[in-house]
Amino acid sequence: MDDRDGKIWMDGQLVDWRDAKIHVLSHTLHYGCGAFEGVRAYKTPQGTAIFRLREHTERLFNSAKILRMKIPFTLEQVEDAQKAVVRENALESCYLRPLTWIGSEKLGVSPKGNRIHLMVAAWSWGAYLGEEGLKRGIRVKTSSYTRHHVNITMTQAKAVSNYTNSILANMEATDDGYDEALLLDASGFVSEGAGENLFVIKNGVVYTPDLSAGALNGITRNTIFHICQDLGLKLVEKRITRDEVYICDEAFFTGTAAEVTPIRELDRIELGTADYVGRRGPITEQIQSAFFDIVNGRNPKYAHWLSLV
Ligand SMILES: Cc1[nH+]cc(COP(=O)(O)O)c(CN[C@@H](CCC(=O)O)C(=O)O)c1O
Repeated sequence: MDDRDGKIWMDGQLVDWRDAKIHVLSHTLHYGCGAFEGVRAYKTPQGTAIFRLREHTERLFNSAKILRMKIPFTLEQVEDAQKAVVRENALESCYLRPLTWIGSEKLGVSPKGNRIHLMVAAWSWGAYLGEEGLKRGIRVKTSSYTRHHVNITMTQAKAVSNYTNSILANMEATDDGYDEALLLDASGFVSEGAGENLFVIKNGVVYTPDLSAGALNGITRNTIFHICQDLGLKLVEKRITRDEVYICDEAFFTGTAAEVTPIRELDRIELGTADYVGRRGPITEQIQSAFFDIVNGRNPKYAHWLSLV
């Protein structure tokens, strides 16, 4: 991705994409202490708008706080940077990647005295798990890797270092012919996907793992909470076992990149009941449709979630 045209916001300046480089002795590159966000902008009738910009930017600052990193910009400056990158690159809909990292002044485990940097890049990114996946659902494998214990890594921080676990789980699953991995927590309860939160539906009730299972507090997850309320669907956060997923009526992943992606199969067990086994379920379709209405600016109730660039 380093050969593209366009601009990247880097420490307060818009620089050419190809010049947005860092030193190989940057602390985060060696030790993994950094934080990032995944944000999407959508083409709405009012113009291109970033979805839940404030929530994503607040989470970036909270991730940095958890990691004892002080971002040298205000929240408003970082919000403006994200808008500038979308505008400057004339992107109608896109995926944004803010990242804060520790610089190269010195190495050694302690980063004290190193400068904290921030960049924002943006690029066009379609269906994260494929267009067919959005419609028909994807095939998921329960990972042999365990999700983070909540006091081994900081699971409420969207921390760079947390993603080696995700990378290994995703690679194992795709090497085995699946589309994505589902990870269990240290006690064997369902946590989340390698890059997504999980929802299951049973007898018309929507369930999702409570955050004690080590899942990231997803902004899309929160959006689904609002959608379930709007649709009159009961939503329950609870501990979920892998076999509860096997016997659910419907299941789906959520994430900024994944949006709302139905799961049609877990561990070669087709999910769903007789009349729609192994494909997107009816309630999932309702939720997915409501989600895309919101992010594309077709639901005025959530206009405040869309920040025009
Ligand atoms: C581990 C994890 N859990 C849940 C979520 C959903 O969070 P939210 O986006 O706030 O609803 C994400 C986002 N995954 C991001 C990274 C994807 C990537 O491949 O990089 C994303 O969806 O942008 C995760 O990485």
